[in-house]
Amino acid sequence: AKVLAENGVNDIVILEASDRIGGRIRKEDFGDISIEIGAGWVAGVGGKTSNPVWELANQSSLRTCFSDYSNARYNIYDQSGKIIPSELAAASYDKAVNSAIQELKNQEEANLGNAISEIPSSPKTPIDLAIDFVLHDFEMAEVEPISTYVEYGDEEFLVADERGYEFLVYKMAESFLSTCQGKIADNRLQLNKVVREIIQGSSNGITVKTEDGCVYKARYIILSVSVGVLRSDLITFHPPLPEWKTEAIMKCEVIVYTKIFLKFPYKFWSCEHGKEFFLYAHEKRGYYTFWQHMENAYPGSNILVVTLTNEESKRVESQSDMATLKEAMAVLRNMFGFDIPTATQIFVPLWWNNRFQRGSYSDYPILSKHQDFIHIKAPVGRIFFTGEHTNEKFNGYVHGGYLSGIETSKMLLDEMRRVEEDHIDTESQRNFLLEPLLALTESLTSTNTAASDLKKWEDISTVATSRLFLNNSTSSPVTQEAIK
Ligand SMILES: Cc1cc2nc3c(=O)[nH]c(=O)nc-3n(C[C@H](O)[C@H](O)[C@H](O)COP(=O)(O)OP(=O)(O)OC[C@H]3O[C@@H](n4cnc5c(N)ncnc54)[C@H](O)[C@@H]3O)c2cc1C
Repeated sequence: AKVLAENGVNDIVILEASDRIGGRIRKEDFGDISIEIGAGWVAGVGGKTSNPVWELANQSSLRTCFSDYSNARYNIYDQSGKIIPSELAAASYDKAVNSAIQELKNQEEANLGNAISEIPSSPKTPIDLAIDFVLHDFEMAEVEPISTYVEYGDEEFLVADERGYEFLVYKMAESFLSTCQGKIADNRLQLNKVVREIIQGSSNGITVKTEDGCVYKARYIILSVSVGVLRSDLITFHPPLPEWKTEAIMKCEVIVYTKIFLKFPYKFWSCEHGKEFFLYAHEKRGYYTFWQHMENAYPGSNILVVTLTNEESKRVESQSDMATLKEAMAVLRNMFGFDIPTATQIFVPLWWNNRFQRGSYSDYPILSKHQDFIHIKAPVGRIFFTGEHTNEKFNGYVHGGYLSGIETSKMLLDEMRRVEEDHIDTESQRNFLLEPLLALTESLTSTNTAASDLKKWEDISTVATSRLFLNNSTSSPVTQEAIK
């Protein structure tokens, strides 16, 4: 929306289903601090090219804290609280890396129709399962080389700022939406507007219907909902999306990633260098495996975070917070002994059961095809698509969402320019034909009704708006008024 506004397209309206902006960048008050229940890290820092989100963070002096989870695999606790010897952990890690490489080779061979030479053994022991979880669900969630690291550097910084990661989004919004007493007060941003229907007729416009019965008419729309929402039945398209589009949407899977926050009366874990992250080895893969203390980010906060993914996330989302607290405490007591205090507060975010998200971020299968990305991003008529899942290089990241938004709005601006140019061509042809007719009409009548009729035709012409933007002038805001 900012890119459009900067290019003179001001008759826009942003329909947001929830009561806030920021989407998957979201802070909550917890204990005495702000916790990031969605995106937490600026990933991809320290390279030759600067990550645009890192630049935004610097411009806002966002407080961040260097994170290094490469040590996690040397801090593995077994179920009796013993730290697994580092040689054993290293051997298990090497085994898991080799299996992953073999698995990748097998997939490549299978794609080429060749026979598979060796099937890697799957992890079975608690330590192998813990290592496998960290490798696949964290370190190698993407196939090497990871574009984010190659392009922007391989450092990661945890956001530790009371204003939250979302401050960057608010700051961006305030640069083009009007504010009143520090709050966005611009009718181009409409909150609590759940889009349920998108109707693309044979005429030049699009109709959007929201859950509260409002109807919006627009010339174009940019649809920025997550791939989880696209895969759900929240939005109905008339006519239905073409098969190539729905196929691309269904090919892109969704990761559920849940950070559970626990607040304690005091610390009972080690805060030495290299101990920020630790693992728990259990016979069930991903069972409260990945832990982090928040002392580096917020000294004295006495908060631990445990990250669950996919099936474990869904399981925990469907039970009470008390049941989750009980499970987490049992795991912590196995690691640190029975004397540790019970957490006084717990926060379990719901990303899977949030109908405006349906998961945490997109997950493309290994060896996805370039064509799949082209299809997921390609417009369908006047519906343009954007969001992290449409970014081939950086899907799954904040910078993926940010860069895709810029790219899609530029695509739309190009389309509007193209339509404008076509219109100018047809208009000059039309003027050539109409001018003698107009002159004739004027000579026959004493008033210029024909001229004003022609003006009316122009006013409702779908090209009127694009002309405004090309002149870089500002038009009146929100021409797509809600019709109750
Ligand atoms: C738990 C978690 C941890 C993460 N960790 C990191 C991290 O450390 N670093 C990182 O870079 N990235 C991380 N990510 C990913 C990152 O947050 C996302 O890639 C990025 O924020 C997505 O931005 P987006 O604009 O594509 O989508 P969103 O932020 O999801 O925006 C889509 C918007 O559409 C709205 N919407 C949905 N349906 C409708 C509807 N029907 N009508 C109207 N509005 C609708 C939603 O409410 C939302 O505001 C994490 C995500 C999660 C959930």
